Amino acid sequence: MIVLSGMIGAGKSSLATILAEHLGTQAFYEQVEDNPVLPLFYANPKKYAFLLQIYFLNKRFASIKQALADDNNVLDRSIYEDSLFFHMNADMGRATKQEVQVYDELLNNMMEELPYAAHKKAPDLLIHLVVSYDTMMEHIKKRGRDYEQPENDSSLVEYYHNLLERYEQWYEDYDYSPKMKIDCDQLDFVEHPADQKRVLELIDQKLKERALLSQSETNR
Ligand SMILES: Nc1ncnc2c1ncn2[C@@H]1O[C@H](COP(=O)(O)OP(=O)(O)O)[C@@H](O)[C@H]1O
Ligand SMILES: Nc1nc2c(ncn2[C@H]2C[C@H](O)[C@@H](COP(=O)(O)O)O2)c(=O)[nH]1
Repeated sequence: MIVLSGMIGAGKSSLATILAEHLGTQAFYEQVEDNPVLPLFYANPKKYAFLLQIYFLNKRFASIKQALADDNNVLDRSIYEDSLFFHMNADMGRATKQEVQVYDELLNNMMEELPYAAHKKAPDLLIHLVVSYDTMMEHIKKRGRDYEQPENDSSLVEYYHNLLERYEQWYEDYDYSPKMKIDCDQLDFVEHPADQKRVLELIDQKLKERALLSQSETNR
């Protein structure tokens, strides 16, 4: 299982589609458009931060179990980032200490069950998409989800800056699996075919190093 990580709008879903097609595997997407709690969270974070987290945890866990069934399936966000989101929201006063404790314990318990469910606990590779604030805002505008637009809620500017800052440290500390970074300010794999080719080459190379891709597959 290959897992993509990165900020809101970094390009995870887009790369998941491109990469799964390239590898002939399946992409598993985060539950967003049909997530009934997400708009409630953005309208009233203090009331809904905990519920949203439980919602994501439940859905993400189900996706991981499915994605682990075959090699090189692609998951468009890691379960480890959920905790980053929730702890930041808790530090902003949007969850109580007790909610954080319940969440952390539940997450640990569920992660311990994974090896029995699917023989593997961690991803084979984490691919982290790095974006600057300006690039992520371009993507968020382009995608156009109302509740993510700072024009509709100016507090999102600080929220996004804080998340970006925490993501840097999160990636440095991440050690559950091999990892690699892609600079999405420099490599635009959606609009520029040459950049897409380069990104896929970088990923193939990393998969080959990890013996997750055979030589004949890398020559495709
Ligand atoms: N490298 C890129 N260049 C241009 N547009 C991009 C790029 N990556 C993503 N986008 C666009 O930005 C929006 C958010 O991308 P998405 O893949 O949904 O991000 P994520 O899953 O990380 O939130 C989409 O409209 C997508 O087409
Ligand atoms: N509070 C949280 N919000 C989360 C979490 N995971 C995702 N999200 C939000 C952020 C975006 O608005 C939306 C989809 O994320 P993308 O990066 O795929 O655009 O959901 C979370 O764990 N907590």
